[in-house]
Amino acid sequence: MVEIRSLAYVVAQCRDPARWVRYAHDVLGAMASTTDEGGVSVKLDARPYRILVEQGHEDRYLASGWELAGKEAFKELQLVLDRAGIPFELANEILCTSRKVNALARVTDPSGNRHEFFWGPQLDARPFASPQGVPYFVTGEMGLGHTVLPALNFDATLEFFTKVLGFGVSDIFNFRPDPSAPAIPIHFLHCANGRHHSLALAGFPSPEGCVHIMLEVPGMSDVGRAHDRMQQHGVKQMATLGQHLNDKMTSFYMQTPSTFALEYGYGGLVCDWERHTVFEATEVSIWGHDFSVGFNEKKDAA
Ligand SMILES: Cc1ccc(O)c(O)c1CC[C@@H]1C(=O)CC[C@]2(C)C(=O)CC[C@@H]12
Ligand SMILES: [Fe+2]
Repeated sequence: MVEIRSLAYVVAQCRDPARWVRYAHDVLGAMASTTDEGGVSVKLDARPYRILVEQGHEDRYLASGWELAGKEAFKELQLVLDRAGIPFELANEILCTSRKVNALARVTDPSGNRHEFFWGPQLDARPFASPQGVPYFVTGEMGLGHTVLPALNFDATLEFFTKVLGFGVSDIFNFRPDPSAPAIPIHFLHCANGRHHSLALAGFPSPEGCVHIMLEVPGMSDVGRAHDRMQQHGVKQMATLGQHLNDKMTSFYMQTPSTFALEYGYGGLVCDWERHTVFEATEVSIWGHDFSVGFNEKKDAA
């Protein structure tokens, strides 16, 4: 069995990457630099980047980057993919240089989402210093945060992550926007770290390639100050402030320049997977999180 350590990075595409420089710097409170390829890298911690933005003809999400412990684990991953009959493409030097890793394998999951599995991320000596006074982003062993991906081929995609890649189910939610229609499954999955979920699979389409990514900060004032900056800079809000029932995170959602949403929160559960029980949450949140301001906007409102 292969062990995926954490969600290390995400790759986005943007027609105008300069928008990401302002968004990262002014709203997220992260460090943004332009890349040699004409994109933008967003730095949140000791790593050179956690969000990589490539210049392109669409505003969308491109890929999720998953970290393996080392070269042996990377070899094991290739064996596991071969055994499951899942094709992968080993990255050339150009791609490894762009991602700042030693080796990388690209895979498309059964719902068409792209994933990059790698070992040996590069570390430089540039410290993180937030331009907005964010003390730090909660990353480290728990990785970047989480990503929620569309999975129309739900069962096969869930099987790929749990049976092939060894993710565990943290809990499940059956989304019922229309009481007369069948529920839409959302499954929350963890890999080899304590973060409640690094990945969620949602049984509905998302033309942006991702429903949202989540970044975690240490406290309520860090969330509140980011909420102020979202309003000051005219960024579109996708859900109001609230607290999730499953992982207890207090957060709000806003749009990114690549059109998928970003959840900015604090206080997410750190789980002991030996002691964990899988729940079905019957509510999204303990309080707040009005998704009708963005995600579930009534487009035909007069
Ligand atoms: C339910 C839930 C638990 C923990 C999370 O970190 C989390 O983001 C969610 C919400 C998932 C989901 C979403 O992202 C887009 C809008 C959705 C589909 C809703 O309208 C309800 C659940 C929401
Ligand atoms: Fe989330």
